[in-house]
Amino acid sequence: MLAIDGLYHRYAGASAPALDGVQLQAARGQVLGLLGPNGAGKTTLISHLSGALAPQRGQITVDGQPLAAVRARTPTRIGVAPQELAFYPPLTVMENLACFAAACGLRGARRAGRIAACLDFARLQPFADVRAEQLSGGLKRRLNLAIALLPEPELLLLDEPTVGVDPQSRAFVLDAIRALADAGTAVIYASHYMEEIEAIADRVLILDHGRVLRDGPLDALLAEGATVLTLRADGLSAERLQRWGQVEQGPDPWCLRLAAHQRPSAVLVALEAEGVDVRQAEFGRASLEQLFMALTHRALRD
Ligand SMILES: Nc1ncnc2c1ncn2[C@@H]1O[C@H](COP(=O)(O)OP(=O)(O)OP(=O)(O)O)[C@@H](O)[C@H]1O
Repeated sequence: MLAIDGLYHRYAGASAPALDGVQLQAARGQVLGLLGPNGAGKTTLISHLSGALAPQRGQITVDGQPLAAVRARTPTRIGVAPQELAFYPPLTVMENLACFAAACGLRGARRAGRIAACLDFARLQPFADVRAEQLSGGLKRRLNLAIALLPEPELLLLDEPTVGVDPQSRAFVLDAIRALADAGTAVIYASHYMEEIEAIADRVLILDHGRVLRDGPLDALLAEGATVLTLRADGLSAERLQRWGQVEQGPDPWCLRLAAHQRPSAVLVALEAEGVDVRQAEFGRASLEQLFMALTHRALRD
């Protein structure tokens, strides 16, 4: 549905580009997880999709048409729930929804229907008459989401939608987003929380310094780390482990990327024979976090 090709952006006066040849595709019915550490370029990318920035180089198309033309014809095809809360604090939940429904051109019965549907979807009915500024952090996020959904966008952009949200609201927001994708919406979900991306994304794109480091189905990315043996043990050293592969991290836990044809069982048997006390061993799918750290050499939050 959405295709980005060679997108480049350098802010005035910046020494390096914020986006440098970004390539991505988002499909209807799928959640694309966008992962990147601070300053990776996520917000700059989303700003292009929301129309706040125009491409300096590269192309963005929606179903083959240039994004700018699509936005000019049907501005509501793309919905954005920005990182900052975007509503009027002194107005009630209902007044905010009515105001934004009018702003996106909804009229009459359709307007009433969409307001009711979004209120229902975000489970905000009990708070319809509460002023937005009096809502909890989680409810504010849900109002942000409800507003973005008013025009029934085909593509929904979510920039850190669960920041500052309590666990219950977070679970609700994630379920709601998954349900939207299952109903056919294309979703781009930017987050620092890798466990959220692992929970709901079909595809993951890892961005750093404005470049795409990896883009692929979640399962394929996780399988990349399948040759790493993670060990917690007393009496281990990097020198001892190097016989079987490359030591990527340690101690506690040690992460050993096994060389071709090395089996984790052989490592464990040999260590036991040498008197090493292995307390915990893991092998198989890596977490997204391990893959991310291996690719970027840094944590998501600096
Ligand atoms: N208005 C601006 N003027 C100059 N440089 C900017 C501007 N906005 C962002 N940048 C720079 O562009 C790069 C990408 O920033 P961006 O905000 O897109 O990253 P991000 O991945 O969204 O980061 P975060 O997770 O911290 O929100 C950073 O180096 C940032 O300092």
